[in-house]
Amino acid sequence: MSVKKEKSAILDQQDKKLKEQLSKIKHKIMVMSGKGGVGKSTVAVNIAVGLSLQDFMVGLLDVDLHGPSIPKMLGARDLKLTRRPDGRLGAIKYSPNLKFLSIEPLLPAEDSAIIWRGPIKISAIRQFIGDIDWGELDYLVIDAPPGTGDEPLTVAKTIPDAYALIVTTPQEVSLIDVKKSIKFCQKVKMRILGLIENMSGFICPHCGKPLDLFKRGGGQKLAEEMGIRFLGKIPVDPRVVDTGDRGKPIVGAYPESLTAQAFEEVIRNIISATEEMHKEVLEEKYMRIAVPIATPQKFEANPEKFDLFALYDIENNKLLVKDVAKKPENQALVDFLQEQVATHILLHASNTSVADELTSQGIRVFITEEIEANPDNLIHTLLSQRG
Ligand SMILES: Nc1ncnc2c1ncn2[C@@H]1O[C@H](COP(=O)(O)OP(=O)(O)OP(=O)(O)O)[C@@H](O)[C@H]1O
Repeated sequence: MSVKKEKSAILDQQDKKLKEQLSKIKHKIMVMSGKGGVGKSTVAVNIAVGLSLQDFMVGLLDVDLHGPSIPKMLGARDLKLTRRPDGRLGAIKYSPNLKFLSIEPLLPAEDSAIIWRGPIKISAIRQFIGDIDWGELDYLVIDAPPGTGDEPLTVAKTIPDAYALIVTTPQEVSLIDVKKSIKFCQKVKMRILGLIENMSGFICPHCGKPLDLFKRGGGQKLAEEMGIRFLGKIPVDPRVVDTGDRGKPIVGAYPESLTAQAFEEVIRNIISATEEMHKEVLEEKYMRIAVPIATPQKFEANPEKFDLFALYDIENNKLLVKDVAKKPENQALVDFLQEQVATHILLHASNTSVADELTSQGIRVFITEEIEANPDNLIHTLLSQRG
């Protein structure tokens, strides 16, 4: 076998393992923020621990390859990866319901500064998900580094059905970054679960009562403006730092505190938002319909020429966004559609074998008799027939 063929066989095998693993995880949530220091890792850890305390099976993945902080926040720096009877490595077990993985246990020394180049980062993240056994999970919470660089992009590509959870603080500068994160999600076609405002108000260390020292509520206003869910506010609480440093997340350490209760409300909202988004896909309230096109104005009915697609995001029978994507020459149609997170495809009535194959892979098919049509008109007709 040539080196090129061997490499592509390895990648195919890795892809297969990745898909198998991802199919066992019900909801995937990437926690992201436009800038550093807004408490993204703190939020990711408390959400993961909080969900696991409610009996969900949870995985927590730290993909911040430059500054991993999850093992410290969990107080689990000594825990090691486990080896399964079949030889595969398993994620680190923190509690019966929570597993985690971070680059830190794999590093030789605590303060090892590693320089990762783009392609290495990408393959490390793919291995974290595909090569490590996570088992069946209700939630995988992924702590991505701040910004919109390689890591969030790799997660978006590797886990196309992950939802983005954006963390911000009430300050104007952070709110500007939220808009950048929203744009990033639209570009990579990642659905947004919602926004959390961290460090919102202050819990007095003496009386434990909330004080409005700083401006707050900007996140909620922005979420309304941008049409995304607002999942809740977490106050500034000195015990968050203390519990983070001691490796006992506040939701477990002080469950009665106002801050832990604020996290609990956020978690309740996350549970209902994820269920709602899952249901929207099942009930076809949310659809991403792929339409094969010859040119942006012309529908393509010949499956041999399926290489360009218009993608329409539909919510409650209304068109939200349209995009155009090109299928790489060697990529199978089903793989392309899954990567684009297409839920449906619109095909010409003559494309029966393609339709059967895609249906068997979970992509739903709409059929049209039209041939020389404008794809936008086909979508409008489809929506008016359904509405
Ligand atoms: N609600 C809060 N109240 C008080 N301190 C907080 C709160 N949230 C986070 N912090 C503290 O702020 C600091 C930064 O938090 P954290 O590491 O979670 O941020 P981050 O956004 O993940 O940062 P980076 O992306 O740079 O890793 C930590 O010391 C953490 O304990």
